[in-house]
Amino acid sequence: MALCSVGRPLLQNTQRASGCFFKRKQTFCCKANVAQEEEVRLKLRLFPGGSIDLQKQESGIALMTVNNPSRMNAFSGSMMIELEERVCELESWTEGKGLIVQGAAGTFCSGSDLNAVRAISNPQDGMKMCMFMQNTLTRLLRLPLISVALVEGKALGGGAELATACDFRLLTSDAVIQFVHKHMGLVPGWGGAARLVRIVGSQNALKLLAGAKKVDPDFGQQIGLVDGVLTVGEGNSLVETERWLSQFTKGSAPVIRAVKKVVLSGRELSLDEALTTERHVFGTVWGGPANLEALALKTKHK
Ligand SMILES: CCC(=O)SCCNC(=O)CCNC(=O)[C@H](O)C(C)(C)COP(=O)(O)OP(=O)(O)OC[C@H]1O[C@@H](n2cnc3c(N)ncnc32)[C@H](O)[C@@H]1OP(=O)(O)O
Repeated sequence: MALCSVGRPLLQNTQRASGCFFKRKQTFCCKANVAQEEEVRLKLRLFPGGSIDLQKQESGIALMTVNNPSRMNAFSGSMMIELEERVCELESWTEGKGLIVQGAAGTFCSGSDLNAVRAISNPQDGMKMCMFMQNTLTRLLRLPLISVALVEGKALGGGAELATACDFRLLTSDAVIQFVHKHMGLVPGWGGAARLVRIVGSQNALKLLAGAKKVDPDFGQQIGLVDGVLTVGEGNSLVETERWLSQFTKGSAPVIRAVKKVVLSGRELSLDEALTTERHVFGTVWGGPANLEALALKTKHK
């Protein structure tokens, strides 16, 4: 099965909405690579355990849970495959507006399952696994949904990378994000370094990666990695996260999805390409139901 359609422009790509709308070549989006991708899946299946659970709610907000509590929600091979499948499912969820990514049992994610890391010792297989996760997390970030990572407990290594694949990060007051890769003799490979530089700038990214520095909520907010702090003990952090996210997901799905698309194209494309995309996306909402309703109501913005 091909993971996603290749190189179709944003507006024509109605089925797999955001996954691969950029025309740039993407390794796992090319038919020629399907066989290679199947080979990676076979290897990943050798490391089972845990699950990635997805609940699509009527509110238009989906809840994705990284679920492997006996290993602090580390990613087994089968979880990597499930993550890709869940992202695929979200790409075709046309009613969706928002996504919350969380870990099970009060902690976010401790990265790759170290048992799998130890077993996949040769660089070729390591690189294939890394490409698979890099592609999946890129697609996660490109979903036409406003996404937020709800970080409780620890987000370590690949878990920190997963948190950067969301638009926003909310932390409970005792939570920590740490790119521990250097301590493991590694660098991020799931796209976490590239995304981190875009979020916090290269100076801060260098400090976090070269120092494997622990990011608590205060420091995270200072550098722009953390968008809000949830108070542990005062209510349910998931309910608080849903409330926080609803300020951005309130309203019509096509408009919210369009907002995400124009911001994404502004972030990832050249100015000319981004302007073209913006025009096309604008055309999808102009004269649409939400626009006509606002005009009929003579909406004022006091
Ligand atoms: C992409 C690159 C990567 O992600 S490389 C992986 C980076 N992650 C790590 O190195 C995490 C290593 N683990 C730790 O530092 C600690 O276990 C953390 C997460 C801080 C939790 O500490 P603590 O609360 O004391 O619990 P614990 O150590 O007893 O752990 C509970 C059980 O979970 C396991 N666990 C934890 N992390 C992983 C992991 N990444 N892969 C596989 N198993 C993991 C621990 O081994 C422990 O298992 P057990 O109860 O001893 O059987």
